Amino acid sequence: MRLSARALSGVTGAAWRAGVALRGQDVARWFPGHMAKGLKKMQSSLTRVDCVIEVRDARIPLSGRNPVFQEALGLKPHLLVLNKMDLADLTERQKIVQQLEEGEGLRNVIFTNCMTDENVRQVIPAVSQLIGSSHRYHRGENVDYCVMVAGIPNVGKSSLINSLRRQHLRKGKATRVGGEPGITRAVTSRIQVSERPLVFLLDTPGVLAPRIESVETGLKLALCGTLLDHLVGEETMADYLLHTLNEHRLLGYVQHYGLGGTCQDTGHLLKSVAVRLGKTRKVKALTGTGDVNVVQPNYAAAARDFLQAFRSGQLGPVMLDRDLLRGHPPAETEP
Ligand SMILES: Nc1nc2c(ncn2[C@@H]2O[C@H](COP(=O)(O)OP(=O)(O)OP(=O)(O)O)[C@@H](O)[C@H]2O)c(=O)[nH]1
Repeated sequence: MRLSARALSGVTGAAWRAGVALRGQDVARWFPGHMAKGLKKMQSSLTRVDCVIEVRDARIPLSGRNPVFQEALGLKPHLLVLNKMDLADLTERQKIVQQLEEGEGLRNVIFTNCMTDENVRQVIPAVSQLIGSSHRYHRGENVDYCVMVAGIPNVGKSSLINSLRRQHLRKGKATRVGGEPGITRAVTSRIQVSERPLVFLLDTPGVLAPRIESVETGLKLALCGTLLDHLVGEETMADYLLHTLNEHRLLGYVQHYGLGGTCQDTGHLLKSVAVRLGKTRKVKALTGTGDVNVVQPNYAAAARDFLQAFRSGQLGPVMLDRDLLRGHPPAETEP
């Protein structure tokens, strides 16, 4: 996965404007050991697995896929859970379901919110049905079901497991949850989530595709918190976010930050946000008579606040894959 400056210039003619720089960083370096190791362990655990639940962020139902899963885990019955539905604009829900089926052959899709447990009760019956209608290699004699939960980082895999336990066992957390990607670092031992049928889940570390297919996809993943922010750059992400919100006519940020109107310029927006939130910083400036301290808007802090407001849903629900649903493929990155 590489999001380089050259790749960015490749999107000049694409859906979003040119001129954004991704710090020239090789984001591929953030494929830490635990991901490679995790994927290997997931493959070796497959013999004891009856079904795979793939979890994606509902805001990126198409670009949030990791093609490696299809190859590595593809032979098992597959349920797709589109989580964080509370943050997603699902006006085009039918189109999403249709494209998942036509493009990836995914016929079993459930939208969930693991914070409120919405629709989570549909998961175990769907899993039971899938396993019931499949051949359980090596495991035909076992009465319990073993299900692997897979997905890219930070989509809510652990939250789903905890939510299932709340729903079916009235029990609390069994696995750690966190707002940053990379909280789960190894395939866990079996966690019981239901009594009847007897279902155990394996939590797994979030695994990213080794190569992100386009810069725009990388930015979408970053906005959804699946890449560490500092690898992409918060101001770059804020720039893409502002562009997307304006393009989708999601203008909640205007009211949220008490602005006079919409804003096309990210620098201008971040300056207004910084001033409004009192986020300034002192920098030393060299003058003819020596150093003086100058107070400047803290753009980085303002960008962080903007991203945080978006991620917590305060700017309204969004469908970041709207372009793909409408048939506009992203420009490819260099290999
Ligand atoms: N709004 C919203 N937030 C959610 C939902 N599900 C999970 N979250 C939040 O998303 C963040 C990531 O959740 P986790 O369950 O740790 O995600 P994970 O996929 O296990 O993460 P990794 O361990 O990084 O692979 C946490 O801050 C959760 O509280 C949801 O349905 N809606």
